[in-house]
Parts: sequence; C-alpha cells; structure tokens
Amino acid sequence: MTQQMAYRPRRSVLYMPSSNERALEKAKTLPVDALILDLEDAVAPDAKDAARENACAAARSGDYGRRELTIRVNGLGSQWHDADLAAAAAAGPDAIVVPKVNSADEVRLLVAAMEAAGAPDHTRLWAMVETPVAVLHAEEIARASDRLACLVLGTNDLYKEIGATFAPGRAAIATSLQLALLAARAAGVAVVDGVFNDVKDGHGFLAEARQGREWGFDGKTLIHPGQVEPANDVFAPSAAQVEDARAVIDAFEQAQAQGRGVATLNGRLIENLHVDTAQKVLATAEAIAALS
Ligand SMILES: CC(C)(COP(=O)(O)OP(=O)(O)OC[C@H]1O[C@@H](n2cnc3c(N)ncnc32)[C@H](O)[C@@H]1OP(=O)(O)O)[C@@H](O)C(=O)NCCC(=O)NCCSC(=O)C[C@H](O)C(=O)O
Ligand SMILES: [Mg+2]
Repeated sequence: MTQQMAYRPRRSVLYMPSSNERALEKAKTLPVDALILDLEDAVAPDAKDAARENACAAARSGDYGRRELTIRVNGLGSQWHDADLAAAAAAGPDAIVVPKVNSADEVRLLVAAMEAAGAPDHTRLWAMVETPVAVLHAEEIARASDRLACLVLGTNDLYKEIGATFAPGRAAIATSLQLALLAARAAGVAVVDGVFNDVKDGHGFLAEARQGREWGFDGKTLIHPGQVEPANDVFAPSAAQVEDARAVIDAFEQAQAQGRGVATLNGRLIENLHVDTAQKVLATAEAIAALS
C-alpha cells in the first residue's frame, strides 16, 4: 500500500451514535463527505453490542453511496476494543477510527490486529489525537504505517486532558491543533478538526470552521446534520478562489512562453509554488464537483 492516495474530500465528517437507527437511516440522505459510525463515547455500555452490529451491517450494506464510511471503535484497553476492532475489520469499512492513539507502537499494534482480522486493503486507519501525549507524538503516529490515512482531532478530550476551558478562538488548544496539523502534513496524511458542541450556535460554528480552514485542516468533524452544509461551504474553494487559481496558472504560463520564470498578476508575484497551490485548488474543486 502506498502513502500517496488520490485526494478525497473530507470537508464534513459526521459522527453518529451507531445505536441510533434513525440517525443511521438519515445519514444515507445527507450531503456529508464522510461518516463516523460511533461505538465509543456516544454509545451507552448496555447498547455497545447492538451498536457494533448496526455499524458493521451499515459498512457491508453499500447503502451509503459515495460517502466515506468509517467505524469508531472503543479505545485500546477498553473491554470492548478487541471485539469492536475484529468485527469492524471483517466488515471492511473505508476506515476504522481509533480514539486516544498515543504512540507509533499503538498504531502498529492496531494495524497488525486489523490485518489479523482480515481487514481488506481499502480499510484504512484514522487515528484520533486527543491527549497531550498524542499531540507530543503526533509525527511518529502519522508516519507509523502506510495504512494510516487521517488524523482526527478530539477536542473535547483534549480540553479535558489539558485542563483547559473552551473559549471562542480556541487559544488554549491552538498549539495542540497546529502540532497535529504539522505532523499530518509532514507525513502526507489528511487531518480533520474537532467538533463544535453547540448545535444551536450557527455563528459560533462558522467562526470555528473558518478558523480550521485558515489553519489548513481538510475538514471538520461534526455532530449534527445542521452542521454539514456550512462545513461543506467553508472547506470548499470559493468561486473567487477557483477563478483566481485559473488566472495564476494562465499568468505563469504566459510568462514561461516569454522565457520568464516569474510572473505578476495584478501586481502580485507568481512563482512555481503559487502554481502548485493553484493546481491544488482546482483539483480540490474538481474532486468536490465529481461528488455530485
Ligand atoms: C447532539 C444530538 C444528541 C442532538 O440530537 P437530537 O436532539 O435528536 O437532534 P435533532 O432533533 O435536531 O435531530 C434532527 C434529525 O437529525 C437526526 N440526527 C441528529 N443527529 C444526527 C447525527 N449525528 N447523524 C445523523 N442524524 C442525526 C435526528 O435523528 C433527527 O432525525 P429525524 O427525526 O429523522 O428528522 C445528536 O445530534 C447526536 O447524537 N449527535 C452525535 C453525538 C456524537 O456522536 N458524539 C460523539 C462524538 S463527539 C466527540 O466526542 C469527538 C471526540 O472524541 C472528542 O473528544 O472531541
Ligand atoms: Mg474523544
């Protein structure tokens, strides 16, 4: 398996409790890029077995169309972990999401267990970064296996473990988020931001999603269908950005045709690296357009 995979939009990544059959049905109609069928925190202990069966049946069903379907298992060391991981690996979702992954050794252990349980090659590992030790080990976690495709920030646990309190702007966890981002980019894997808990605060959600986009996240994890479309908008290139990307590429090609290695566009310097960024914007817009 190679680390360089085709770009896949992960603007909106929606958690849902796998014990909630109504939500599992509703998800088939939502314009999400990815779903995390949760077996961990959103599921009560006496509902864990039924939730595992629901999530595995959903992964096998083929009913979720182009949506990336993942299962979040209970964490290493919990009483449910081994059975969750074996069942999820055998069901073959697009990815298995593991909470509270703290080291490269844990990643290798998880991958070995997935493979022993018969996980197909297309089933990737998404590791959650949600503890101080995970933040400090983020690069080794991100580089530990070719099966690892994405880091997922778990901001609720991060606030708790750091002893910080939530405030708009997220100053208390900004360093942690950005270290995880740097690690993901260094390793060439995707990275998605944490959840915004107040499902009724649309303005607060937008501000936090825009911050994540500005920092470089691929998308945001979500907890409610009402957050899906705003996330899709924020994490997609705007029409103006697509137009600008085309103009950057044109300006550079014209300069090259005239034997120059740099160009200007409305007074702005354009070099090779700006063309790379512009091409990425166009590729992202095309991948998103191909979803519909
Ligand atoms: C937050 C909720 C408990 C709110 O639920 P509810 O009061 O039922 O919301 P609504 O009445 O507004 O729901 C309207 C309809 O939408 C469906 N719905 C709701 N949420 C979801 C969802 N997540 N996915 C799919 N569908 C959903 C309802 O069923 C209604 O449908 P219908 O009746 O047919 O119209 C609830 O939204 C919820 O449970 N959200 C997910 C919570 C969760 O998964 N939490 C765990 C992950 S968050 C986390 O901890 C990340 C990380 O680990 C960290 O540390 O930060
Ligand atoms: Mg968590």
